[in-house]
Amino acid sequence: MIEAIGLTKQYGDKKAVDGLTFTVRPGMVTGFLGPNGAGKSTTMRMILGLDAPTSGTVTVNGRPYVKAVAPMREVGALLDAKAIHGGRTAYNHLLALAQSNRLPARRVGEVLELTGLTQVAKKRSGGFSLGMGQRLGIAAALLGDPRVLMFDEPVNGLDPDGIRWIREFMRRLAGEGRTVFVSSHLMSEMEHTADHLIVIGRGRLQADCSVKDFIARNSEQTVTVRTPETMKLLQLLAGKGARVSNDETGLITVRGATPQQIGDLAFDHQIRVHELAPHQGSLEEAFMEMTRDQVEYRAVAVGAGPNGPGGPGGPVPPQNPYAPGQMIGAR
Ligand SMILES: Nc1ncnc2c1ncn2[C@@H]1O[C@H](COP(=O)(O)OP(=O)(O)OP(=O)(O)O)[C@@H](O)[C@H]1O
Repeated sequence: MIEAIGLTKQYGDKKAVDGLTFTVRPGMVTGFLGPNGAGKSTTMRMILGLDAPTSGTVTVNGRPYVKAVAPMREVGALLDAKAIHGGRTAYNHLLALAQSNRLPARRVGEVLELTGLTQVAKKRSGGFSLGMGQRLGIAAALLGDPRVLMFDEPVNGLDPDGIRWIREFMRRLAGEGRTVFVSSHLMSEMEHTADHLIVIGRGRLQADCSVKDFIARNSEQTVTVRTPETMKLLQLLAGKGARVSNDETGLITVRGATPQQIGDLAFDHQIRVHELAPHQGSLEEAFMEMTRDQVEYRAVAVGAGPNGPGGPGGPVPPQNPYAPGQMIGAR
């Protein structure tokens, strides 16, 4: 369990994290979402004691992480999978980590097995693909068999197989009763992976709810209807105050009426209906709607003028705050 209370981080006059209070519970995957610069990485760094809060507290299993006697047994974290000593074999990399953290050497074989790396254990990790590098990072995070796992953008750059593997693996870890906290920009991925969401914008908490509730609250349901009497139904629906549109194939999209209301209306006027389907927005649509005003660095069309990102007055993109070579648990 991770608990943040009034967590705040100020950099100069910039509040990167602003009074965040939330709980990440065991037994489920909690997605950590927010636009660029929202404060996700800063929050994760404070959870791991890599950054000190300006005010507020954050605890892991009831204690600040820095006070943990055996950090790798408390939390496993994957922040930057590329921060691995590429000259070592996967086995030696994990063994060095296990030894420096007083973990039994047998865990190395176990985590290699768990992450499907046994066959390549004697290969140097410098030659690993991105997907294998991620697996190795996850193997390292699992060395101490921790109850809490944190992953920062774990599927970035992975191919569909790699993404599916990580998704299933995170679900499996949550199924074992562990706390799994994962940040991602890939909304479609989070929709399939997370049970619960913590959404932040400009350092502040925007939502703390299930994925289902988040989508229901932040996206509008539409209904599509197909009928041979398109114009007649369109007029009837508009007359009832629904917002309607139709495409060149005659498919009608309705907002502001339920499938039942539409079906009944059609029946009352003896209009044949060939298709009637409700559609709930995706997590991506819901997220875009919610964070519309909060994106710190919005893309501007090329040639948009001096204040565009490439122009002299344009914003400077945020730097990755992770120090190179940062490997959680290896400290
Ligand atoms: N060391 C630092 N010094 C000054 N400002 C910082 C520092 N680290 C982060 N920031 C600023 O704090 C804000 C939050 O940054 P953070 O990296 O936590 O956001 P994020 O949600 O992880 O974004 P991204 O998805 O782009 O990584 C940004 O405005 C960023 O520029």
